[in-house]
Amino acid sequence: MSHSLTLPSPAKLNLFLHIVGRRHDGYHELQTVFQFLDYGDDITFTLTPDQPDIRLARPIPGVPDDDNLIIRAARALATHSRHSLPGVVIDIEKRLPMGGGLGGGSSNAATTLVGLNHLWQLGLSLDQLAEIGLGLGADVPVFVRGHAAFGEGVGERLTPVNPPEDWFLVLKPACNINTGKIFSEEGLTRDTPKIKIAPAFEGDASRYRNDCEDVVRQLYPEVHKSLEWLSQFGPARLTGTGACIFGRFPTESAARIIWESKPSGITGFVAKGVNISPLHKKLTELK
Ligand SMILES: C[C@](O)(CO)[C@H](O)COP(=O)(O)OP(=O)(O)OC[C@H]1O[C@@H](n2ccc(N)nc2=O)[C@H](O)[C@@H]1O
Ligand SMILES: Nc1ncnc2c1ncn2[C@@H]1O[C@H](COP(=O)(O)OP(=O)(O)OP(=O)(O)O)[C@@H](O)[C@H]1O
Repeated sequence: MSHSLTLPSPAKLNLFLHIVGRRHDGYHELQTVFQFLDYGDDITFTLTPDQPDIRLARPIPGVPDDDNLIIRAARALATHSRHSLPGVVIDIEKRLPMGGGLGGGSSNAATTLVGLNHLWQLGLSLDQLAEIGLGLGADVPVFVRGHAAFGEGVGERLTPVNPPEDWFLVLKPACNINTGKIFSEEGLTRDTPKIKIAPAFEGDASRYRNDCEDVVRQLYPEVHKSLEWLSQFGPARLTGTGACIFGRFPTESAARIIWESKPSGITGFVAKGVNISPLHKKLTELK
């Protein structure tokens, strides 16, 4: 087997995000639909049989290596081996904005769990990897399982769904939003009625919303302005707790035309929504 492997670490969107309650530990209970984007980071794992360390080829600016979810995922996984393992050098090509609501850190953790399970030949199941992942972050399990899903609880109870694989224009307003701050805001809507079934997304999805959006608009005028601009062309929504927002388009060219006319100072990208994670697609090709 080759000692080096490059795997995608895609973004997710929360097509909607309802806050339906609060747990005793303060965490919020959500109902959400996660869909992947065919866009994200790439992570290269190179085994180093001569030395046992788990290390990054290049640190991510602003994130100490010990806090990096890639390192934390690799270390957590290594505790599940009864044998000594070869070391690994991990190199990340970071494209996803951090703290954008695109789940970049969680996706990196999931790609590391799935990738090293393969390279280290540990044979852990996706259930086992998802459980290890949940200890690292609420969004990790959906990336480990690799299918678009209706998520409940804090996002760990997952039912596969197949929303339309439309094109998205994703914009990153020039601000960084801390997830914990949004969830601790007094004015946050926390009592959206639960829906009983995973929505099929056939027809109109406009009755679904992101419950963080009002609070984020109030606190971050940049997000408010971007949402106002994008909603001229169709429904625009926040993903996660922001700062990224997205609009949905039937074709790539429709999304690109709007992208070309975006106001200066906003970054972003155009990408296709996909129901099978690019990570799992690549792994299937390897088999
Ligand atoms: C908003 C989502 O992106 C939706 O996919 C995720 O639920 C965020 O999950 P996450 O990245 O694991 O969130 P973290 O960055 O660890 O959360 C930071 C803080 O936000 C609060 N938090 C987070 C998720 C949640 N369901 N309820 C919460 O109250 C907690 O105080 C937590 O300490
Ligand atoms: N490998 C990593 N990539 C990105 N961020 C990381 C990583 N490891 C740790 N972090 C920390 O996690 C924080 C959140 O980053 P992330 O990109 O996951 O946010 P997000 O897109 O808002 O995620 P979510 O939608 O799950 O809230 C960063 O500010 C950073 O401090």
